[in-house]
Amino acid sequence: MTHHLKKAELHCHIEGAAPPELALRQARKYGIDTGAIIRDKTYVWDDFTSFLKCYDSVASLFRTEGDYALLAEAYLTELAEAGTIYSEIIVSPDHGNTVGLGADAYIEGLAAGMDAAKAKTGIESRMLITGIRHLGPEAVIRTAEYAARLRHPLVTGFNLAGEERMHSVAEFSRAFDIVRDADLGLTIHAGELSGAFSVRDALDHVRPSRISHGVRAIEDADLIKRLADEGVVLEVCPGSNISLQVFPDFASHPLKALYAAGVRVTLNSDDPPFFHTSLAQEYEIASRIMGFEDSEINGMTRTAIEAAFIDEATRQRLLAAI
Ligand SMILES: Nc1ncnc2[nH]cnc12
Ligand SMILES: [Zn+2]
Repeated sequence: MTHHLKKAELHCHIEGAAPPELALRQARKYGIDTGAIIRDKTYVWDDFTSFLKCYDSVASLFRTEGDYALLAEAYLTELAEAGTIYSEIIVSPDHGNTVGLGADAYIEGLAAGMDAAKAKTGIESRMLITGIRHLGPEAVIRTAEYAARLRHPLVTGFNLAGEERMHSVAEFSRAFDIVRDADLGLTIHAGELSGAFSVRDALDHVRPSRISHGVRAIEDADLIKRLADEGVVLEVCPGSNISLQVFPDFASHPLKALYAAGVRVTLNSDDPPFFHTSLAQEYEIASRIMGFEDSEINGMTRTAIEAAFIDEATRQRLLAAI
């Protein structure tokens, strides 16, 4: 039982956190037919490509600052009710631009929701701006330039998400140089859809302190040792990995093996309702299915706070709360 444990997560895409019920309300508000993306209050997709398509359609149902404030407040409030003290949400100004809202209003809407959730529940949260890999290196550089000049107190990091099988990591090193120079924390989706080479490329070309997923490092013993030696933190999302069939079942998921090898790992929900999960459920999976002790799970929560893109005073306050 993990419901009594304090929780923290470093990896949840905010549009991917919209429950189908909320997406349906948004669709009614804007007169949009959701028949192709929601059936029986469940998102409809069957592989990573159709998942991304469904994700983009759901994102297009959020169109105003108020819509984004509502989404962030609802998600973070639910997390806090499950004992979560810290959350980093992955946000995509490209989605704000696509719906005509604009990047600034998109960020301000989310920030208002984060502030409201904190006022209500005390939950601390930050935003990581993400580039979208399948839009290509030029688009990601523009997003990185935006992130670098924004200087919003709640925007503390940069990620690269999207279709990992498109482009090489090296093509994005310029984008990461821009955000590194702006003192943003760095993480990158790697070793989810592509193999160990993708994690190695990420370490070589981006030099991030964390990797989003990274679980396919399990394919390469030297790489596992490198991750452990360098203290790189993996944002592991077991439910997402099983749902997307990165591994066939929890018994073959590498979280335990990575942990045993000394890799610093954390528990995360990724896109919870798309993958029929929640952060609370990921904690339960770690405990009941993977057999981690409560003390080990607390260690992962501690690792998340240690690796969080936050100021030191906030880090110490959160560590003391675990
Ligand atoms: N699991 C995932 N991998 C890559 N990009 C994503 N965008 C939203 N969810 C994602
Ligand atoms: Zn992700």
